[in-house]
Amino acid sequence: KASAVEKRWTLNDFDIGMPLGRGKFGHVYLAREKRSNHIVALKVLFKSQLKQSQVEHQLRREVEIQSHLRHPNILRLYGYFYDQTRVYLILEYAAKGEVYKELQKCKYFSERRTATYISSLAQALIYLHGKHVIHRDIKPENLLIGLQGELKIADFGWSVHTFNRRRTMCGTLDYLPPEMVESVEHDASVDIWSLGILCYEFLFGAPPFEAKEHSDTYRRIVKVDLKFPSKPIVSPGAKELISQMLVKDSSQRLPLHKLLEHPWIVQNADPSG
Ligand SMILES: COc1ccc(C(=O)Nc2ccccc2)cc1NC(=O)CCSCc1cnc2[nH]ccc2c1
Repeated sequence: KASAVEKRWTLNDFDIGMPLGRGKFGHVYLAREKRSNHIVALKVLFKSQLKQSQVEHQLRREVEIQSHLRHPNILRLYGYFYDQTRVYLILEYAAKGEVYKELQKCKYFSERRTATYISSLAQALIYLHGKHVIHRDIKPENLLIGLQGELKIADFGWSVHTFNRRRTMCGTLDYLPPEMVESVEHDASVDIWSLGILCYEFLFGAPPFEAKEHSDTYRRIVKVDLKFPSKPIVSPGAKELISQMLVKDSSQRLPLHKLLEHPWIVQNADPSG
């Protein structure tokens, strides 16, 4: 049957609202599609900047991949359009905002909230790995919270990182697994490592290998110098799970589907995600 003809969007289809993320997301605005009153986030990219960073192809490829991704814990890319000077991405709007801001406010999350987030992320990663998509940047800065409190991987696409070069340069190394720090090839198990880092940071308020100097962070990562502070008090089950994910040998890391069956996840995660 004839596939649904993709609607050709224009700026006139939207009422533009407040800027989101105060410039952190580049130019992203709250917007309402006039016909449906559907609230979206409209990301504006300048063609000049895309050309200058040679990411036009990456953007096309990413839009192609992202437009087929459908998962409750992955931020939707509904579509895109462009005019003379700009490309517009029509993105899902996550009504409860940014996880990293929430983490700064609460200092650290409860075991139930952490287990629920980690379980949702594991399900999203299983979905992505099933589509041969890996290494989504799952640090707190790239996670948003939907209206029902559900976590969303709001993937920026690596190219956006090269785009905001300064952010990448001073971006944290904390999430890099040993094989990436030692720059050997990496596979889907890098996401299990990053998920372990994220679980630790959600529970203790800082990533496990944090250090003042990059060189110290590197050393601590390749050594897997994992220590658990005595405060805040965290159950042995959580520490045991993290220890099974932060394993140097990537083949020995707890597989994602096993994570979903881990007692600490089963006992603490809210099934509704
Ligand atoms: C699926 O997601 C994305 C897909 C693609 C790109 C992208 O820029 N790709 C690219 C660009 C140039 C070259 C190559 C590739 C970015 C995102 N995602 C974001 O940018 C973060 C959420 S911005 C929206 C949003 C929503 N909900 C919120 N709630 C509070 C703030 C907020 C902010």
